Order: sequence, then structure tokens, then C-alpha cells
Amino acid sequence: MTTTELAEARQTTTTDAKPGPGLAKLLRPHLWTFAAVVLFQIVGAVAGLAPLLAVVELGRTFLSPGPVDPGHVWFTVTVGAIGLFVRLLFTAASSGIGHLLDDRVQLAFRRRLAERLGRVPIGWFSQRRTGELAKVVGDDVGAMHPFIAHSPGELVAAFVVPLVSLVYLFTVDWRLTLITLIPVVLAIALVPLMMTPARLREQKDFDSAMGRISSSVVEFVQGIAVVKAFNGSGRAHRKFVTAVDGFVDIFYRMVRGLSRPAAGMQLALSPPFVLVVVLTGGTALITNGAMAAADLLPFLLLGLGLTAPVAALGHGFDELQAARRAVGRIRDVLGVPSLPEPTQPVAPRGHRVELRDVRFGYSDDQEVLRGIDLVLEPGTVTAIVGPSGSGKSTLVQLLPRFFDPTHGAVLLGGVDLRGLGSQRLYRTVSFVFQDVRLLRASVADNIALAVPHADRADVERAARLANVHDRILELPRGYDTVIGDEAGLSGGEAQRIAIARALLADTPVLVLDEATAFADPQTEQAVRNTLAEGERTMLVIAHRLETIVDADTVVLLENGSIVERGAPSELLRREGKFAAFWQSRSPVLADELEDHSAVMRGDEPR
Ligand SMILES: Nc1ncnc2c1ncn2[C@@H]1O[C@H](COP(=O)(O)OP(=O)(O)OP(=O)(O)O)[C@@H](O)[C@H]1O
Repeated sequence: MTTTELAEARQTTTTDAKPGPGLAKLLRPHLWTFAAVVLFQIVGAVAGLAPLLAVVELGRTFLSPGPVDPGHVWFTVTVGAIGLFVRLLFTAASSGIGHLLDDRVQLAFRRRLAERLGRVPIGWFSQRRTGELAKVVGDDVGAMHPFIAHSPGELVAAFVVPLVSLVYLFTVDWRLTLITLIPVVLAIALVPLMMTPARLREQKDFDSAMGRISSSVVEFVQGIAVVKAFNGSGRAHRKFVTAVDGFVDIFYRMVRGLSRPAAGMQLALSPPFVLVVVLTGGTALITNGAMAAADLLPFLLLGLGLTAPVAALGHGFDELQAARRAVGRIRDVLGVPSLPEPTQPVAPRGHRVELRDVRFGYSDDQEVLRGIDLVLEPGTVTAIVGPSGSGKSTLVQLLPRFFDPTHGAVLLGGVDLRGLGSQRLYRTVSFVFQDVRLLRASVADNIALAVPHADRADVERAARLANVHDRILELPRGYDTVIGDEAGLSGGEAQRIAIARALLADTPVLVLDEATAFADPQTEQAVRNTLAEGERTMLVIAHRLETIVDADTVVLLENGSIVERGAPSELLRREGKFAAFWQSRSPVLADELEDHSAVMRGDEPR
């Protein structure tokens, strides 16, 4: 591929590195349904006031001096009954639609997350804890439930009902209405005292103290085996105790600071205080002849409800905050840049793999691969060796496109992997890495992951080659056993399943990490023989003598650069860096290798 073609291939790709969409955008397709939920709640809440107002009206009618008008009484009763019916109907409808909407929104969120997670670089997952992602897709999306299904109802009820009551009370007596509002005003006046810089600082300290406790618990649980084995439980436990002690101090400080305004608020909003205020004001007005005694009744019945919005604000605020934090985390995941997919995939010509001046770093400030040029010819085995941390795993992970290089390109059959399309890529390249992941599915499905329509005979053949067939037959339901549910497998067995998977996929390019892939000598030999067949291009992180000797090319990686490359025997003869590296790693193996190479060259054995 020429440089122009490469540039074109890049231009045809669709990148998406924008931050995730906001809550409003995510909810936009459901806006009308959400509006219906709120509207039905408003109608229900207002209608729900009718029975209450009817009782008040009846009280005023019966307590007023003079004859009672039966027509007015029947009208009031009918309006109250209709109001009750409408309230039941509309709140039920609102709640039903709200829950359906909640299901739809959660499904839409999870689909978007799944779609995004399907497009982020595979390597991104290895940098994250599985629990963290499970929390976003499960708990955080679930945190939408109260926000969508309950908050509209609760907030509408908390605000609309007092508002309508207030209007009604104003029509009865505006002076007593203002007096009835005194507790609400007092409570609201105390709110700023709970939001002073000192209080906000304490809230922040509280959050971090909670975080410290969680991480000390997680650390302790995750490392429990090591801690116990090395008798360090005292030290690990001490960390937890220190975190808890710190939390207790901060919590006391926070509670002390909040207690006065909070208690003041509770007192102001408490029914006895509201009743005292209404009764005192009402009595004064009645004794002065400014108000009829019967008019006190609506204030006693409805006055208590006026404090509801302030109390609801407290509860709703917590839920809203939780939903906001959850949406923030969901947005972060939706905002992860996806792997660019070509709009028009280009077909590779052959299976020659080429790395051209490849540079890569997990972060901007540290380069792990520094200008790798490497060609893997079809039908050859290339062994990568090098000290720990030299970048071997990073290099091989670029072939199945776990990450894209930050500079340069990886080409397959002359096509930049970015222009190839993931479907084609995974049909061409398979891999067995250290981190073997099996799905919670049957053994057969796990092996046939890349070839879903493979018949059982093929699956079994791959399992036999990977030396795991007999072990599978020992499982409760053989090849149909669900891994994780019905049986657990050892690390070595899981690796052999992964090898069977790669053998069945039978891709022309195979990348593997030998340290774990060749779990035992029999598997090693079987796999080695099978892989040697055909025109397969192989890239192996090599740890063993046999692999290095059998490889067509050995590449020595040091600090992210190739420092030596060539046929193994030639490299040893050169007595350069590779020979020194191998000598330092294992003098015995180096001698063996020397003998082996001598035999290959036809020299006399030593
Ligand atoms: N997911 C990651 N995030 C950040 N840094 C990483 C990640 N994986 C590896 N590194 C860093 O990149 C460098 C190269 O690591 P890599 O695993 O590729 O080396 P390696 O030669 O395969 O080592 P080993 O033989 O010990 O497996 C190291 O400094 C390592 O700390």
C-alpha cells in the first residue's frame, strides 16, 4: 500500500472521539412519553385534591350558620368522588407509562453501551476492572429507575398539590394563608446555613473518607490470600481501621456542623409547629372578628401539606444527585473513542504482515514501542524475545488490533489494519494470549467462537489436537457443559480450550504467547505440529529453546526497539546481543542451542 493509499484508507474511516452525549440528548427520543407521564401526574394530583377540598367544603357548609343547601352538598360529594376516580385513573396510567418508559430508556442505554463497548479497542478492556464496567452497565443504568419512574410523580405531587392548596387557601383568607406559610419560609431560610463553604468542605471530606474505606476493603479482600500467607493481616487490617477512624472523625464534624440547621428545619416543618402557627394566627383573626370560625378548618387540613415540597426536595435531591453521578459514568463510557471502522473495507492481498515504523505508548508521555519495522512472510514463524517490559506483549497485541499504533502502520496483505474492517481482520488473525477468557457458555460454543457453524466433529478434532478432549469428556455434560455454571476449569485447561479455539478458527495468521499457550509438553508438541502445517504466518513470544530454534526469524526487542534480528543460528554465530541475552537467561539452554544449531549446520557435535 502506498502512502497515498494509506492516507485514503484513513480518510475513509469513521472515528468517534467526542465526549458522550448528555442526559437531555439521551432522553430526547422519549421526550413525548416523558411529557405524558408528567402531564398525567399533574392531572392525577390536581384531581386528587378534589376529595380533600370536598371534605373541607362540606365542613365549612355544615359549620356555617343558616340552613344547609342539599343541592350544594350533593354537588360537592359528586365532585369529590369524580376527583378520586380521575386521580386513581391518571396516576395509575402515569405510573404504568413511567415504568414502561423506564424499561425502554434503560434498554436504549444498555444497547448504546453495548454498541460502544463493541467498538472500543480491545486493549481498553484490559486496563479496566470488570466490576467497574458491570457497575456502569448494570447499577448505573438501574439508577435511572427512580429518576424516570418515580421522581416525576413525587415531585409533581410535592409541588402541584401545595400550589393548588395555596390558591384555594388564598380564596378563603389571604392573611391566614400568609401566616400558614411562616414555617416554610423559616425552613427555606435555614438552607443557606447548610451550604456554607465549611459544610461543603465537610461533605467533600466525607465522600473521600468513604472512598478510602471502600478501597481499603477492596484491597484487603483482593489481596487476602497474599496477606494471610505472609502473615500481614495485622498491617492490612490496620489500614482499614485507620480509614474507619478517619471517617468517624469527619462524620462527627459533619454531623455537628449540620445538626443545628437540620434540627431547626425539622422543627419548622413538623406538624405540631405548623398547627401551633395556624391555630395562633387563626384564633387571633377569629377573636378579632376578621374571619369566620368555620374557615379555620381548610387551614388545619391543608396547611400541613404546604411543607411537603421542602421535605420532598431533600429526598429528591439525593436521588437526583445519584442519577447525575450515574449518568456521568455512563457518558464517560459512551465517550470512549471507538476503533475507527472503514466505511469501505479493503480486501487484503495475501497474508504478509508488515509493521512500518510502528510507535505506540499507553500514555502520551511514555513510548513503549519506538519505531518497529518488521515483516512476517506467509508460512514463516517469527519468534520475539527480550527482557521483561521490553514491549513484546504490546507488539503482538497490535496484530489483532487491540490498539492502533500511535504512529506508523500495521499492514496485512498490503492493507492497513484500519482499512481492513474488523470482520475480515478476525477471520484472518487469531491469538492465544496470557489472559484467557472463556465465556459462560458451553465448552463447544467456547471452542467454536470464531466458527459458530462448525460441526461437532470439527470441534472435537480441535479439542483433541489441543489435548483437552479427554478432560472435556470428564465434565458433567461433556461438550455441552456450561463453563462457570456447571464446571470450572483450571488455568491450564482454559488455555488448552483457547488453543482449540485458535486451531478451529484456522486463520492464516496466528499470534501467541508461548509462556502460557504451551501448557504442557504433550499439548506443546501437538500444537507445534499442527501449526507448522500450511502457509500460516506466525508471531510467537518465545520462551523455549525449541521455538527459537524452529523459528525462521528471531527478533530481539529491548526497550521498545528491535536491537537484533535474523535466523537463530546466525544470531548465535554473531555472538551479539541475542547471544548475550540468551546466555544470561539460561546458560544451559544457550549451550543446547549452540549444539542444536551446530547439528543444523552439519558441524561435528561437541
Ligand atoms: N495496559 C497497559 N497500560 C499501561 N502500561 C502498560 C500496559 N501494558 C503494558 N504496559 C507497560 O508497557 C511496557 C511494555 O510492557 P509489555 O507487557 O509489552 O512487555 P513484555 O516485554 O511483554 O513484558 P513481559 O515479558 O514481562 O510480559 C511496560 O513498561 C509495561 O509496564
